[in-house]
Amino acid sequence: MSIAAKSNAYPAGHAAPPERKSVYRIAQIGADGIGPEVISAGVQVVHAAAEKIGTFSADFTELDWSSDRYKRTGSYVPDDYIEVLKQHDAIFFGAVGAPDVPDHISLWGLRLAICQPYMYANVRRTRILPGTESPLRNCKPGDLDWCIVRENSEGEYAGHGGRSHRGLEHEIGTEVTIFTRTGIKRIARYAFQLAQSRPRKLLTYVTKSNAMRNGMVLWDEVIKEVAKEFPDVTTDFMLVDAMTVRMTLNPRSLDTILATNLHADILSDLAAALAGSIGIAPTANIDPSRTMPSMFEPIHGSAFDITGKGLANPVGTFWSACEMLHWLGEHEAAELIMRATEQACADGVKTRDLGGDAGTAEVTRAVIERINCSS
Ligand SMILES: NC(=O)c1ccc[n+]([C@@H]2O[C@H](COP(=O)([O-])OP(=O)(O)OC[C@H]3O[C@@H](n4cnc5c(N)ncnc54)[C@H](O)[C@@H]3O)[C@@H](O)[C@H]2O)c1
Ligand SMILES: O=C(O)C[C@@H](O)C(=O)O
Ligand SMILES: [K+]
Ligand SMILES: [Mn+2]
Repeated sequence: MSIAAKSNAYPAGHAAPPERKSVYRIAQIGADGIGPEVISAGVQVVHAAAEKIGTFSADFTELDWSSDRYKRTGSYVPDDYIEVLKQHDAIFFGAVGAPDVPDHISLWGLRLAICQPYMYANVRRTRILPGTESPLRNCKPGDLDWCIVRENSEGEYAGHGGRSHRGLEHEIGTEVTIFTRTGIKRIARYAFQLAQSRPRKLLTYVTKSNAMRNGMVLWDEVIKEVAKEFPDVTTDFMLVDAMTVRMTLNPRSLDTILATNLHADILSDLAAALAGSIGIAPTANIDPSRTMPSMFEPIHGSAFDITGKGLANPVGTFWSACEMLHWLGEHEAAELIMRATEQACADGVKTRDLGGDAGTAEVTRAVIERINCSS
């Protein structure tokens, strides 16, 4: 069994896995920049895996929710967007953000509108894929295999704050960080279950409770309480600043990592870079109750600098498709895509960010060929 097969399953403990279906309805939202480029590559790869397995198919509904829609209509999504999403089994998302729309409008208009109220667990895996290199000296595949759990609903992204005295010298802007016992407990339980499902059973939680003396102290206390429910998981903690040092200098010492919304956002980009490129890393925005379809997307953004050039690395999107298929219970298809992606990397079919010279289409073709040829 590959490392991917061992470490990619989702933990039990929340809603039961879904009934296997013969057709999955998937909302396809490529959105902005390179988002539509990598998502259309991902859709092709999912179809190839489904055809190879032969027991299910994926029915993608393309939704035009994007900055273009915002500029046309004043809104990223229709009024009934939650109802529309609920008609699907999963959401396959590209990236949101456009050079001519303020980033806080685009992010809250689409990605956070979908995820922040409904999907409290954000899971971001990172490994060094075969045939690729870490920028760290002496860090080989196997030396860096992490799963970051990002709190996805509150903390620094609670959405509370305001502006007043606009334009005056004493202008104020606040961004209020909110932690709740309920919010911390549920994400801590999720992270411990995930740590428990991985071979090393090791969880490091990240904090900044030396300087942030209220919410982050509650964060620490509740995580320590939850830790008692998981005596088989070894737990330690890091202040976030020192965590960047440990990730860089001692990557082998880490496995599952729990951090707040903002800390994990930053650390997960660092994790992807230490594994070779931001272009490889996946994201799963999970509603463990399965009330809302969960949303799967590459970790990266809309990458204006390479949009429309056919250069975007689709690997993070393929890996996100694997996460989606695992979540739907289609483990065989998920592993098929992961193996084919790893083989393409190992064979040197890589985009420029990984030191190769292939484009998005060539990597996609290589992965599909390896899916078709797999035994
Ligand atoms: N989840 C999301 O939708 C999401 C995530 C991050 C950023 N954003 C938005 O995207 C916009 C641009 O943000 P940014 O520049 O900070 O981050 P970014 O991830 O878009 O780009 C950072 C750098 O990484 C490179 N890169 C990113 N993805 C790549 C890929 N697949 N292959 C090769 N290279 C890749 C880009 O070319 C760029 O040089 C902003 O509007 C931001 O708000 C959205
Ligand atoms: O912080 C965010 O949620 C936006 C983006 O950086 C992401 O990681 O999805
Ligand atoms: K994204
Ligand atoms: Mn980010």
